[in-house]
Amino acid sequence: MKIVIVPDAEAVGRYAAERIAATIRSAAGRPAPSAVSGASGASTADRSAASGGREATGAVLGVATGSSPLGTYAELARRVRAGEIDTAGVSAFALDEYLGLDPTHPESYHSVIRRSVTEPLGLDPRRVHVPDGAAADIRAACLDYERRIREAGGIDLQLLGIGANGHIGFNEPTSSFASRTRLKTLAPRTRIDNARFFGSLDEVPLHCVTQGLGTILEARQLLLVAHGEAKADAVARMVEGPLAAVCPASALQLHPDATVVIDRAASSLLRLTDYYEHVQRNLPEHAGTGAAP
Ligand SMILES: N[C@@H]1[C@@H](O)[C@H](O)[C@@H](COP(=O)(O)O)O[C@@H]1O
Repeated sequence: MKIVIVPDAEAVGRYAAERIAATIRSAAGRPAPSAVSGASGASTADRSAASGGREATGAVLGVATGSSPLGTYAELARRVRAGEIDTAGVSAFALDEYLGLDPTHPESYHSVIRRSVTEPLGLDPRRVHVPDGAAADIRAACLDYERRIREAGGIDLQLLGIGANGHIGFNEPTSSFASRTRLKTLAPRTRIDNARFFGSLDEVPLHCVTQGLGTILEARQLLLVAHGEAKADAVARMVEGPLAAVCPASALQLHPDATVVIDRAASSLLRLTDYYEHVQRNLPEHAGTGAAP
């Protein structure tokens, strides 16, 4: 796991945006997944639907909700406006959705992703996918979501935030590291934390649909962003604690290409800060340029 400590939340956003921009650039114009893999056994019509009616040729991004990635999205949007990034052909898959909220509800993740990702980044809405929390058959909808990710060729880069209780997506403590997209019950702490987006705690749904930890771990790159002291404990447990389902984010320790980008406040409970900074100052040349913190 690569730990990058930067001065503040703005620098977290700049670093993450640079990584995502690099992913978008390197995927641009590559062959559609159906042409290169053909392994899903899906019909051409299915594949076409999964890629929004056209063959997918751009990066497949995993996108997160919450406050943490907002700076990243704002920086990406600035670069799109400046013509530095071309998002044509880019697809996106959200991590999670509340159960039972109409997609048009302003706090449904369908709405949040549209406001914070699809519109500002100029993505084709047909290429942006959010789990269906309003489906009559949730189990079938979860299986369908997994199928859509597979048929898009898998996720190139999954952006993540972290909950104060160590959740990623809505994988609450004790979620299986092998879990797939499924229905979950939100932890009381998560509902309290997210009540700020609703009129009252009672309005926060009790349940959700979330990509599983097993699903998330299949993304080619994981990039977790966090800032502020309130995240320091969760960050320390994720990075330096034992691999344990009680801290779902510790699953990042299993991933071969996971980067954690945090500000000083979120790093305040880490024990090996000197080492992480030493590594950042002495990156081997062949590791590529990446983004300067
Ligand atoms: N489901 C989302 C997560 O994907 C997010 O990472 C987390 C942290 O949110 P925030 O960034 O607002 O602290 O909680 C939410 O409930």
